[in-house]
Amino acid sequence: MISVVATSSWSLMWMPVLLAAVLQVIVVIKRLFSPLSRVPGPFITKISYVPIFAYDQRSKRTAWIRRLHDKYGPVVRVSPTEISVASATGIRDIFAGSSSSGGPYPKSKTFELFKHFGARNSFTSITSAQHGWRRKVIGASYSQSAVLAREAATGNIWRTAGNYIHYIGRAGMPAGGNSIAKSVDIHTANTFFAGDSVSSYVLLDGLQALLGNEKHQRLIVNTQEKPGDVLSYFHQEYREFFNWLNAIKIFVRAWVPGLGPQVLSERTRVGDKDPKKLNSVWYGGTEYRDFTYKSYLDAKSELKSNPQSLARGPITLKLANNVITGEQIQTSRNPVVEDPSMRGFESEGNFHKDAGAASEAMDHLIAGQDTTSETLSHAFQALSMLQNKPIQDKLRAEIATLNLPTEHDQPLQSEQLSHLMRAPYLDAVIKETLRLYPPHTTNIQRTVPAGGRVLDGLYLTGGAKVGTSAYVVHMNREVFGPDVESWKPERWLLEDKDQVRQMEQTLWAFGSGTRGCVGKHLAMVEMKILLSSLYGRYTTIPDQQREVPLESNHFKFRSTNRDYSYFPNAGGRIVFAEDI
Ligand code: HEM
Repeated sequence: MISVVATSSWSLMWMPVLLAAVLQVIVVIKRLFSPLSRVPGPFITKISYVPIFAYDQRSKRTAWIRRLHDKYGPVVRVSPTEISVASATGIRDIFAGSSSSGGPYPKSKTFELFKHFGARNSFTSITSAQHGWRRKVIGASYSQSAVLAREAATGNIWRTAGNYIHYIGRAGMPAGGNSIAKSVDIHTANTFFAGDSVSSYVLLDGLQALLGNEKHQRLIVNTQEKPGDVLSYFHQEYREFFNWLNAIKIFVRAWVPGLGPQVLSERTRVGDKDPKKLNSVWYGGTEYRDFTYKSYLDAKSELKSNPQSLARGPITLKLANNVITGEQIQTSRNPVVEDPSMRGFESEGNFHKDAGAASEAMDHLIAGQDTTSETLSHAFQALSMLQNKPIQDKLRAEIATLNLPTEHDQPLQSEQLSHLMRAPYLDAVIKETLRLYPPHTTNIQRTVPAGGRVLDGLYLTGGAKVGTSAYVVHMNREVFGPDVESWKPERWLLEDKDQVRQMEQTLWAFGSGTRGCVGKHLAMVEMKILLSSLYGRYTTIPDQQREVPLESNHFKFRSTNRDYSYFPNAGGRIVFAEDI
């Protein structure tokens, strides 16, 4: 009797294990026969997420994907449900959408990590329907002509570059016994510059971190990634994997005596609607979010009391204009959209609520900060290397021909700005930096639309993830030459115009298609203004005297791994010596 009871409770205990094993075998068989298993790639990636997760976890995911492309070609399988694409035709189909592909592919759910105040913005829009009107609200304000016109009218970025020069004088440490040379923690300075510049474009009043405003410095520094944020990323990116781990954990808790059943709580994510979870610190932190929400409401009040202020340009005014128009339509018996720039939106009810408008503004502040500052940090680093001295000299010689003013109190005139934007060597320096050190190095993902698609002759099932890495694309030797690993601005100035055109078409740092970077012209203006202001005045070398040498931490990490974790550590130092 006792042995019957013992046997049946024993088999009861192992039944779920057996069930789990059978389910796992079914999943593996399904994966082996999935159309994705016919995409070139290592056998293990047909059935397991372990390799991609392990590389990602060690920040080596992109370097691994590059090796897979070298071995298997332009389309490779990186996990049972994810494909990486580096061919020109494949990228066009996914991101721009050819007639055969039926439009651009929707974004993957990972982007929802960037929602703020529980509300979607352009960047987190998954489908074209969610995205199209949001982009229309802001798109024209970021065109190259709009950015240049606003800079000529306000001089905001030029003035911010002047503040950088003051910052070097104030925050820089004396270097090498030379009283006029200053050693500066370059990435912190660049982050303040990019944060001040983008906020002056988005908010009524920009931040003034470079001038020493401590609260503003804290807002900017707090947007940088923390260990908990990395965990959120993993939870979102590897949902299947974590669901599976959770299932095992729940099962173990239920069956192991003493542990007791417990349903694991989901990690806090900014995208969640639960107000308590909105206090998460991911990207922006609570303080920066509160600040941005309030700044947006200030812009809305300003626009209500003075409709003419719309012409001043900050993005929060554009967003508030959309919200106010929507509110008027909702409350009016005979709705008429008076503002021509908002016509067409009413047919679909495409108006932001306050939270959506503030979420859009918050996203721009974040999207425009680390990307631009990191590119600048790499440009300073590359230009300062002793072996690149001839490049720095050539850049300084070109800047001298631009005859830019030494003072930063008055805006540059339109003509000066347009000369600056066309300066070929400066342009080559920035393009080459974006090529070798693209801030978004990891695969930018999309989802194969329902029903599946044929891509480069391979059938991909609906729901699979596809993605492209700018870093992998930029390592194409056929396009960029055999020396792709070297930082060499001269490659953009070759005599062979066809090759240069092909390189320009291949450069993918800002993405492509309707979802490509809306802020790219703003970023280019910022970078050109800063580099010309500083190299018109200083020469730079790495600071080898300091305990944190330039090549350490972030820079070393970035130049070897280059992964999702594109938030660098501060610490790398550059010595600025005034050329007097
Ligand atoms: C060097 C600087 C920058 C780089 C390399 C960069 C790169 C990118 C890339 C690759 C995307 C496309 C993501 C995708 O396709 O899923 C993107 C989107 C975006 N970027 Fe930038 N970015 C930079 C600066 C800026 C700036 C200054 C802003 C300021 C507003 C900005 C705002 C945005 C926004 C709002 C989106 C989403 C666009 C949409 O989905 O409609 N970026 N950026």
